[in-house]
Amino acid sequence: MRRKLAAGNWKMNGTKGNLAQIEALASAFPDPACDVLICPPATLVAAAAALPDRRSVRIGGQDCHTGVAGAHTGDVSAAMLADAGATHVILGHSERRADHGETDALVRAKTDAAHAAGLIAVVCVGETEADRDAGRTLDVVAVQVTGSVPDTATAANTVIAYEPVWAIGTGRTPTLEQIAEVHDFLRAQLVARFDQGSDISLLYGGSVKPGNAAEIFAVSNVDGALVGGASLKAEDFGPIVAALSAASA
Ligand SMILES: O=C(CO)COP(=O)(O)O
Repeated sequence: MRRKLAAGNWKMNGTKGNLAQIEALASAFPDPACDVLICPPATLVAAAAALPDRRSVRIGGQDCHTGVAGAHTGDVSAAMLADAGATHVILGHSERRADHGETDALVRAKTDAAHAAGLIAVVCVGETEADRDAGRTLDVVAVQVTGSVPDTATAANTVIAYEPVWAIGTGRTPTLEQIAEVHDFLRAQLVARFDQGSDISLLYGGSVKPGNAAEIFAVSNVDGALVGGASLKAEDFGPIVAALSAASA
């Protein structure tokens, strides 16, 4: 049985005052039937993990370096995230691929580093609008998964997030049929390559909101969501967690 995961990516948003949102979410869902994860900016990871009323809400980072420690000004290692109380780290998000030139090979090395630190890697893939218009979506995500996910991936240490770049922050989402096509394709790829490929969770991300979450969670091979804007406030993320929890029960 695959673990369902409602994951929030706060991106470069949030200061200490926002931590109360995590406790509000935790108290609204004391015992959800799915896993719940918040990935705040690196400055808040330790404080978020130390919240007295965080309950079962897990905390993750949004990126890590490939190394454990060293002369890498501005970077954070997977070991440091784990030390701060993180259990997960998002890797290869399209914003990092675009803003920082991250390649599949680099994402794979970061994923290895996350695994070595005992973190669950949430590895992101997804096509641009130009890729989709050119009919290249499945080719693009296949290359990204092959290149970004190491051969040692298991259901316990890796989650894949399909995030079409053109759906992120735009209010536009693929049709349910398009989501199913990509998720079924990714599932087949994972099953073909990994012993535990049928148990690796596959998240959808890109403009997931309270109003569309339930229908997306009913799609074949969708095991949860990676949510940006709607994860910042408990009143928005709560209904998404509720929809996934209902779909998991
Ligand atoms: O990039 C995303 C999550 O990683 C999705 O962002 P939005 O939910 O704001 O579209």
